[in-house]
Amino acid sequence: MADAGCRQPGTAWAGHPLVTARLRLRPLATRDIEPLAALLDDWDVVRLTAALPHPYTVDDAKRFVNEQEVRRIEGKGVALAMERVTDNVLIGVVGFGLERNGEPELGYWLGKAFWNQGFATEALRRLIRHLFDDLGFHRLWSSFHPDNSASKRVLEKAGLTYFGVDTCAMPARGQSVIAPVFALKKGEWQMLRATRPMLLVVAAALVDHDGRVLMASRPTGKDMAGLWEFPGGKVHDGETPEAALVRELEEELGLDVTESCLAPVGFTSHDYDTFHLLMPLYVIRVWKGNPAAREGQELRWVRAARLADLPTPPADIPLIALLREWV
Ligand SMILES: Nc1nc2c([nH]c(=O)n2[C@@H]2O[C@H](COP(=O)(O)OP(=O)(O)OP(=O)(O)O)[C@@H](O)[C@H]2O)c(=O)[nH]1
Repeated sequence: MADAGCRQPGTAWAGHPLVTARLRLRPLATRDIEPLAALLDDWDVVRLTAALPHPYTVDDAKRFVNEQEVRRIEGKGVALAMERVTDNVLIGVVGFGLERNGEPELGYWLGKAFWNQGFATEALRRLIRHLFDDLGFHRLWSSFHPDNSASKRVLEKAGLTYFGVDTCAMPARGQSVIAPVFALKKGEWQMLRATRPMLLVVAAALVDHDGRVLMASRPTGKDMAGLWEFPGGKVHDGETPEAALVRELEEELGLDVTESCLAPVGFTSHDYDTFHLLMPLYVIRVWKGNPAAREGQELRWVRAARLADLPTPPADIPLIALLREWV
C-alpha cells in the first residue's frame, strides 16, 4: 500500500508523511523548534556533524526550520521530522539534499535518548524507497565523519556500500576531514529488496454485542511495541490461515473459536521495508470464554468508529476503514 494515496513515480515531494512501523516522517514545522533545540543542544549529538553549532539555541532551531522550508520549496532538498507514532514525540531528523551533485545526499541525526534502537535505519530505508520508487532517482549517496562508526553501520544496514572518499568541510567545527562516501544504485537496491520475505499473518476483529472490537497492545520486547493491533499471528508451515487464527486466539487470549465462525472481510498488503506483510482479517462474533491477556498484552474494547484514534501498525489503517462499514 502506498502511504499517501497513489503517487506516480517521478512526481515531486508533496509533503505527505512517510510512515514506517514506528515512525512518521513529515516536513519540519514551527512546533518542532523547541524540541529540536532541546535534542541538539548536546555535544555528543553534534560533535561529528558538519554544520550544527554548539551550544545549540532555540534561535538556531528557528533558523534551521525556516531554511529547510525554503530548501523544500526551491526543490533543493528536504529535512523530515522523525516522529514516534506511539506518542508523537520528535526523535530526530532525516533528509536529503541535491546541492552537491544533483543526486540525493542522505543525512540524519537522532537525539541521544533514541540511539541504538534501529530508528535511523528504519527512517533511512523508508526515505530511500521514496527516493527511488516515488521520486525516480537512480543513485543516492552519503558521507560521514571517519570517527562516526554508528553512521557507517546505519548506511550499511540500509544497503549503501563504500564508494570512495571526499574532502568534507565542517564549518561548525572549523575544520575539514577526509570523509568516506557510501552510495547505492537503484538496481542494487531492487536486488536487495527482492530477497526480503513475504510474511503471512492472520488477524481477528472480535466484535462484541455492543459492536466493539477487541484490540491488543503489542507487548514490550516485540517489534512495534506499544502499538494497538488485531489479535492474531503468523501462519505456520502446513497450517491453513483459519487453523492458524484458531490456534493464535487460544494461545494469546484463551478463547475457543471454531473455524466456521470466521468471516473473512478483507486483507492488507503492506511493505515494511524488511518484509512484506500479507494479512487477511476475519470478523468473529461468536466464541467461548472471556478474553484473557496471556502474553503480557493490554486488551481494550473499542468502537469501530474510534479505532482510528489508536496508534496502530500502518498496515492496519485500511482494515480500520473497512471495519467501519462492517461493524
Ligand atoms: N497480529 C497482528 N500482527 C500485525 C498486525 N498488524 C501488523 O502489521 N502486524 C504485524 O504482523 C507480524 C505478526 O507477528 P507476531 O509477532 O504478532 O506474530 P506471532 O504472534 O506469530 O508472534 P511470534 O513470532 O513472536 O510467535 C508483526 O510484524 C506485526 O507487527 C495486526 O493487526 N495484528
